[in-house]
Amino acid sequence: MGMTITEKIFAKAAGKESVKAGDIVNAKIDVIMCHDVTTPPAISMLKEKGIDTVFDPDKIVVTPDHFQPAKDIKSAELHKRLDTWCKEKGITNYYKLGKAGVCHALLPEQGHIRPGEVIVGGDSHTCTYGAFGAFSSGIGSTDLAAAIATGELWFKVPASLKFILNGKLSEGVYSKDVILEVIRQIGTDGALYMAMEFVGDALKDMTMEARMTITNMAIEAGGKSGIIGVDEVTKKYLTETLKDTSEYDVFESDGDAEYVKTIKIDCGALEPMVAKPHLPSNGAPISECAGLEMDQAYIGSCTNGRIEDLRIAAEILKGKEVAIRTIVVPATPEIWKQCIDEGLAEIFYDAGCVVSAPTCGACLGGFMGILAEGERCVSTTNRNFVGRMGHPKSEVYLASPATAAASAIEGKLTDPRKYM
Ligand SMILES: CC(C)[C@H](C(=O)O)[C@@H](O)C(=O)O
Ligand code: SF4
Repeated sequence: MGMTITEKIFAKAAGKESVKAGDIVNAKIDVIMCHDVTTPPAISMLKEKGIDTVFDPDKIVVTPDHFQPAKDIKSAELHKRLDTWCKEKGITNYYKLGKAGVCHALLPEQGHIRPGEVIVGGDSHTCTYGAFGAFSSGIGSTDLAAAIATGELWFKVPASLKFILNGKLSEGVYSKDVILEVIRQIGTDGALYMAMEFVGDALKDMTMEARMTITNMAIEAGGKSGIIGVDEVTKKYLTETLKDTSEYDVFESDGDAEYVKTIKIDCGALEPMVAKPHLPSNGAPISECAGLEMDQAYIGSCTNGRIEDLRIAAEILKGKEVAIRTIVVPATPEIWKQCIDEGLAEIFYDAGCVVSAPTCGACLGGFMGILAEGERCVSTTNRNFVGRMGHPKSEVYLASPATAAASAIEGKLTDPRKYM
């Protein structure tokens, strides 16, 4: 029996000839992502156990992002603990001050993600990095502490679900709409503890940014990871970004690899999608929900706060004025600078948007864009749970940057194709 790409990565990480779904393996970790929420508790656990060293200061990538810059005393204390620890342990890749950014946009952009590797992070959307043909998954603070100390973790090798993305996306339809449709079809537990492997023609036309939007949301279907194989698009991105330029492993699923199920999506038939409150699986085509009044639009996050997303939004907002509060958050300092250099910031300003510094901020109801009781927000983020962006009686509608921008102009859910 052949192996899936995920099984091959685990075989390598566990030093075995082959592994199969369900096997328990001890895997070597290549990169650990640390941020300001889950790492400070891991640091405390290590201290309590008297563990003073980290397995490799070059393989731990740290950035404060959730409450960056610190929004209150509590977050300032978290940042202080993170900062002291990074300095003490000599963490080489510590993105601080003006270099800090939303972790899942920052790590790939700064060249820390390599195909064929095992990457973990103290954040559920760590699955994003699977877009590079790597196994990548979120872990909690306890596992994070263990990984930091030993550079290893045990895993049950996940079974795989295959998604064949066929066809060509039509104008106004993006990878965000694809993943909202996938989650609509399988539900928030449809891929429980599975690797969601995406293949198919539609991927060929997608940039790495667009692919990351898909793998980013694997966790919203319960997936252990999301993964897309390496192709020319991946290689080009890596040539431009990778820090460690030594050869990386490109694995491919075998023709006779085993899948729990194969699901085909006709991307050409998709409309822009909106996931209504309060689950990412509550998707509907825009034609079914256009017209619903909104109070805020949020364009940012690790799902859709990359430069391509901001270009798409700016294209629609150019020369227009927004009718509701519209918050644009470039996900990293580099994206923020590109936004200025390319004139996007000016377009947003002229349209009446607020452009913020890179942060998770309002995506998780942290700060800078909290919703009041009864308010509705169309958001390019990945979660629309009860109270996610503020008051328990507020509502979040997940959509692409194009749909969010068009909706900002009209103050109600709007089909972006109207502005194309
Ligand atoms: C705060 C953090 C642990 C959390 C996560 O793990 O996903 C956050 O990033 C989120 O999106 O809800
Ligand atoms: S941008 Fe949102 S989803 Fe992404 S890591 Fe930050 S809080 Fe989590």
